[in-house]
Amino acid sequence: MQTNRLDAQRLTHTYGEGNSAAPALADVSLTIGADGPEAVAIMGPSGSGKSTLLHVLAGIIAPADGRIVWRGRDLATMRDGERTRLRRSDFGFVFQSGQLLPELPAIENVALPLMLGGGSRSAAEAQAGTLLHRLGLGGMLARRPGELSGGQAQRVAIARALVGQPGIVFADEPTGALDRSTGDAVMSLLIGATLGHGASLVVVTHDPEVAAMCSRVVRLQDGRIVSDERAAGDGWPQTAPAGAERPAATTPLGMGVPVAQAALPQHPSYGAARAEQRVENPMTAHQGWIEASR
Ligand SMILES: Nc1ncnc2c1ncn2[C@@H]1O[C@H](COP(=O)(O)OP(=O)(O)OP(=O)(O)O)[C@@H](O)[C@H]1O
Repeated sequence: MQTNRLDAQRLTHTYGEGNSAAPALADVSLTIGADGPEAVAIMGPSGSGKSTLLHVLAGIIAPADGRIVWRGRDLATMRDGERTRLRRSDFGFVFQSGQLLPELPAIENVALPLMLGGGSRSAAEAQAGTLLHRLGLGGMLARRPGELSGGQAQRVAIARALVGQPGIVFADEPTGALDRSTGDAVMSLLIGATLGHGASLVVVTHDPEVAAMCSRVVRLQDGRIVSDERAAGDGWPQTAPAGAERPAATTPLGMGVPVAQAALPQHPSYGAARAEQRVENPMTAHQGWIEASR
């Protein structure tokens, strides 16, 4: 079985040339998913290279130097078409906003990647509908993006990122356009659903509360990694959201994010959390997804 492991080795990238050259990445190495799915936050000041790193990891930008190895294959050895197909089949993407096609209803937006991959419309829409139901949007399949709230639109975007069963999901400020409680709910859902599909999540964020929900935080400064921290011991992060309760010792990685009850997804794995008005720890919620996806 292929493991969803991504190796970045000594990545360097500079935009422009000569006097206008802007170094964006310098000697960045990291491995994602070596020990199973993980949620990795990429943090750092504005201009530190976060988005560039995400785009290089995802094979959207070719690094000036260094290698990206996905499931044992160097992306640089692939032809452009093969890399494009790989991005469609193995990688999922969630951006801040504006990624859904405005003229298509939610179900078609989610089905689209499968149809582009050669799937039939009926099979693609059946799969898309199942996923949207799981994400609590069963009543909104026919709505176009303009008829959805920001949080609902991001849940559709999460469904679209996951529908092709990717091995890794890349997200660039996925909650940047949402208010705090909607953003927390969307982030919990993104982590739980991505890990539940057996994929890792790499998320660029400025928000320490978003980073605190992840199992690992990589910090950049001037294009270099200055720290790479995993949640220690029982996983309780240093920067836990204010008001979050420390979980029972049996919880492998514990975070609780208060959210409005209405924002919680309609999914069995969130049942207990719904009763407590608190999103279940996203790092353990994925177990429910695994069971529900079987
Ligand atoms: N297309 C581009 N052309 C030229 N320079 C660029 C381009 N994109 C980014 N840069 C430069 O590369 C550096 C890293 O940019 P990048 O967008 O990766 O940083 P970031 O950490 O994501 O920033 P932010 O948090 O503000 O989004 C910056 O100095 C930026 O000005």
